[in-house]
Amino acid sequence: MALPILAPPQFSFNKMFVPENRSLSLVSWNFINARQVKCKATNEVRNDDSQNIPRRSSIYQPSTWTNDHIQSLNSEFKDEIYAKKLRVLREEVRMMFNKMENEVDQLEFIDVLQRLGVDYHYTNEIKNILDSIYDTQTSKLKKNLHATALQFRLFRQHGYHISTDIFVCFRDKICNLKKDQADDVEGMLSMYEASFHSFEDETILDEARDFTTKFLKEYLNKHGDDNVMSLQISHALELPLHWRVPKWGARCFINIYEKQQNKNNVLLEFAKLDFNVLQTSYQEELKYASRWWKRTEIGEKLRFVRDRVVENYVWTVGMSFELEFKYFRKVLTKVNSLITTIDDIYDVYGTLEELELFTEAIDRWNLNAVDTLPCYMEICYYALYHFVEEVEILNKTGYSITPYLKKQWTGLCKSYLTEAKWYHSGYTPTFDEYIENAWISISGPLMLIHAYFVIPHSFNQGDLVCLEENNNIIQYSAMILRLANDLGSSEREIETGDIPKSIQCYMKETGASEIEAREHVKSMIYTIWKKLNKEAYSSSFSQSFIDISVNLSRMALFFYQHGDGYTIQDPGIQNRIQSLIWNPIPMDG
Ligand SMILES: CC(C)=CCC/C(C)=C/COP(=O)(O)OP(=O)(O)O
Repeated sequence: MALPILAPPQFSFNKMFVPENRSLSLVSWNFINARQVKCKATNEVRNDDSQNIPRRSSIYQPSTWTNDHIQSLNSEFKDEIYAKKLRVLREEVRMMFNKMENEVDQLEFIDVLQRLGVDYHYTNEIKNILDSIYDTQTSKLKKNLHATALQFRLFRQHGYHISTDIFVCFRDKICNLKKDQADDVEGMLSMYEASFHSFEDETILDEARDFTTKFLKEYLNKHGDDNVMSLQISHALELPLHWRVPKWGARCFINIYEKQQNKNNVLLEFAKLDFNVLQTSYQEELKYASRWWKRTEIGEKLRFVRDRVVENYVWTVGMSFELEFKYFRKVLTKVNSLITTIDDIYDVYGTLEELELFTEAIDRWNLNAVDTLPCYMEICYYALYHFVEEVEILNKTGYSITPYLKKQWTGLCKSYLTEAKWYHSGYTPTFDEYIENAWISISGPLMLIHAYFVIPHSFNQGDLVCLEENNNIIQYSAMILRLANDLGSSEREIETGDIPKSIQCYMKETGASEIEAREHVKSMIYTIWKKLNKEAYSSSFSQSFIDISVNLSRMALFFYQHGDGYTIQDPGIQNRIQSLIWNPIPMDG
């Protein structure tokens, strides 16, 4: 284990818990103030940050973006003139629904609206069209692979019952590599995208996915990437539509659509403007998040913690991008920042003894519990306690939600402690033992339970039972997050010292090579996506909650597909973040 190279934190405890619009109860407020003075006075006596204590030594890169940089964000698209223009374009696009000549045109139009990220303006129109196509189930569509696959994908996505039997007549084409048959690139691409909507045991879709992937790769090899179809194919092969975060997918597709000869210029202008106008709200929300993070002083005082407020905010935009989810993003950005702080306390800085104390203190959920903690942990305990109190005060469900939230934080800390014990004893768990703990320690359930209480949907008492029992949708989404995180971050974690993750546990248990173990984890991700698809299709939760759960898995791929983009801040992720939050899309070309 590496010796400490971090300076011990200094505690001044000045303004760190002053909320922007103060919502902390007076009792907590007085307690925290009194306690801060006491902690400062006893800091040296308790010697809790002595340099003699061996600690792990990860020093993460500072954030790419300073608070000053974030506060200086500004966009011309804030001007009311753009909002007006947007409203006009929105109605012009709405008129287009009446001009479709046939059902394939209608389906393609819905597909383009979704890909451009503007379908959320037309939920009624889209539902009416899909209802009417579903009711008539035209035979015309069945003759064409592209139309059939598109219809299948849109029906699955929107919760209609549709069987894979509609693909049986295409079996030869989509499951056998006969070159003379395989000349339908558009059909193959549509089939590829549709195959990611499969449920378990739909083997025709597994075969189709393998076959179309191979076909599309060959197409790229043959034709290079200098035409729009190739661009679309390489985009799809990088990540299928269904696995892409909607706003980021839209940002990429707008560039592709712009190059298409048959593009609709009004639609294109609308999609760009919609993106740019929404982005102005994201910038204001990020400014708020950054000010909150600065006020907690965690980044400044706990130098071993990853300072990632921008990434934490982007995570929430990926989970839900619409304006009315603003409060969700505000709360979840704080949740993510607190998770990362506590994760780094357990994984990097805390001694096993300190971690046991912290876990007990969280379990007690009482400000008196901080008496037992080293001062560096107090900062975090107060920030968390205050945060939950604030969410409770603003909670509109009519129920007290603190017990649910507390249970999640306790569960998370216990799962972290289990991992810390494994680390300190040099124990490698079996694969199943690891996974049983790891889908909780990745924080997916915690994020989703917090989301449930703060998103604008009708609150349903029956849901509370499902939430308590860690409903399948939460578990599958958290599993994908965990496995994607392990694939992306295991190299970094081995370097800095951490417990064996899924790849290493599998290697140890089965004798597999690292490549084989990675393949195994990837195939698990495919399988869990199928379970998640079925769950999303049949779940009784609100559509908003289902979407947020599925988007959490998508965000995992956004950040971890090419490594640990969350921690390492690699240029690829930084570009994605810049294009989502910083840079408007040029309107004129
Ligand atoms: C923004 C948030 C909260 C994202 C969820 C993923 C997460 C907990 C990352 C923590 O990093 P890690 O890679 O160190 O996780 P672990 O230590 O569990 O492997």
